Amino acid sequence: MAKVMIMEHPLIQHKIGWIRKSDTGSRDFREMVGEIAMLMCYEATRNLELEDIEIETPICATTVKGLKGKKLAVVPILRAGLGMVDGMLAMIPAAKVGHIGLYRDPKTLEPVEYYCKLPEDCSEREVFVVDPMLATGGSAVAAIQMLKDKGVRNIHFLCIIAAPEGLEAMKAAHPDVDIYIGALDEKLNDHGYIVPGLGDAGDRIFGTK
Ligand SMILES: O=P(O)(O)OC[C@H]1O[C@H](OP(=O)(O)OP(=O)(O)O)[C@H](O)[C@@H]1O
Ligand SMILES: O=c1cc[nH]c(=O)[nH]1
Ligand SMILES: [Mg+2]
Repeated sequence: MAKVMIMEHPLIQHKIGWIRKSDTGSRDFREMVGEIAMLMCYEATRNLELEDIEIETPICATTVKGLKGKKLAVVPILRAGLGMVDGMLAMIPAAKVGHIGLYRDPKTLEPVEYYCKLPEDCSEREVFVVDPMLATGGSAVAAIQMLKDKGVRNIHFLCIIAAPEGLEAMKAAHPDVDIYIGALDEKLNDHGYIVPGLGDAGDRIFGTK
């Protein structure tokens, strides 16, 4: 069974508090989503493999640690996941970026696929799927299944806010995927929105409502 990690870091909690507020505008919202993604990436990459590297400092020869050069990819679920990409890349700049386009049908709450473009060698990469919101879990479950269908095996999922319903759906569908959550909220409302949540993350990032 993969691990579920709920972030307790004060900086993450503080920034999540700010993006929940309905009077936080798009500019600040976007900026803080990026910062939260960067801090979460720091946690989610904690187990990346290191190797010894021989170098010379100005003083002497020595052995230092370097990342083993494992190939990484970041895959945002469009649209809202895009808000987390730059923060992730600030930490892991050599990662490739794939895109999965899914929107949630407002009536059925089922995910509808409209785009998928992944790095050619995606199946060899350790993949970090990002989406600020895990509500029913339909979108994340479907996106991760799309990756598995293309042969990707090493998958992590990062979301800023999760509902218990989405977390259970993810654990049931993809027990092999590590899940990193900024805050685990109370429940979903009758329209499938997370309570207390932050509203529609995509609309708030892009100013579309
Ligand atoms: O867990 P679920 O019930 O599937 O809901 C979560 C999904 O809903 C939101 O996307 P949305 O459909 O609003 O698309 P958008 O990012 O384009 O706004 C969010 O960014 C997730 O992708
Ligand atoms: O609360 C929610 C649920 C789904 N998608 C969002 O953006 N917010
Ligand atoms: Mg949306």
